[in-house]
Amino acid sequence: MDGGGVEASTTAAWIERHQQMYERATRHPFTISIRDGTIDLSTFKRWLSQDYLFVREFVAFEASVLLKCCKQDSSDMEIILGGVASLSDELSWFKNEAAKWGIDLASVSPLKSNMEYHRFLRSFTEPEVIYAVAVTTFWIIETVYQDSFGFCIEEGNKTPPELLGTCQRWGSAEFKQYCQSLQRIADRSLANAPADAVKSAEEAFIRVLELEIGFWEMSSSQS
Ligand SMILES: Cc1ncc(CN)c(N)n1
Repeated sequence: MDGGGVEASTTAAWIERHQQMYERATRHPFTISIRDGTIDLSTFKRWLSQDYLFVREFVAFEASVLLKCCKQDSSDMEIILGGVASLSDELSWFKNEAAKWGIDLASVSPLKSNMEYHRFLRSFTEPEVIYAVAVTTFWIIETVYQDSFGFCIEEGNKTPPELLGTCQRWGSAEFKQYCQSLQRIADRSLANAPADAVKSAEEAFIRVLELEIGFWEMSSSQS
């Protein structure tokens, strides 16, 4: 405890408080259609191309979280560094998948919702954004994917076999553990943060949910 009067599990409380929006982000018709096998493959390909561009942008975001972490001499460094290091593999994975699906990544441009998300991510590279806010944002971005794709491989799924690799990437037990580590880091950082930073982190949490919903919508409809 803390400057902001924050309990240990602030992030869990936020998921409960914003449950409806959390559900809209993690049980979106796009991922539900993967799970029930009704996905239109052209929407999947759009998502894949757009997410490749997102992840390229995410590299700079994660690097900025790492930098903030290092500046405050934190023991969280190894977890965050692991996340940064895994992005190299992730970009290779996107390139392989794109080749499998006949997508030319060089000719893809970001759609509106993706660009909006890029702008949001870039705002975190400012030194004024404090670590607790940045790491909490990092946690919820990863968690939306973990929860969404994890559901696609839970019991009863009819996920097409050619999409199982995608779902495993973010839905695996290993990725879940990584998200849980980030959640513990976020909770501990928030517990030591001033009240105004906790408020900013909650606003960023809500904004991520909106942006993630927008990203699924964009993938479904090219908006
Ligand atoms: C839009 C989005 N959100 C989250 C993730 C998981 N890093 C992602 N790849 N793309």
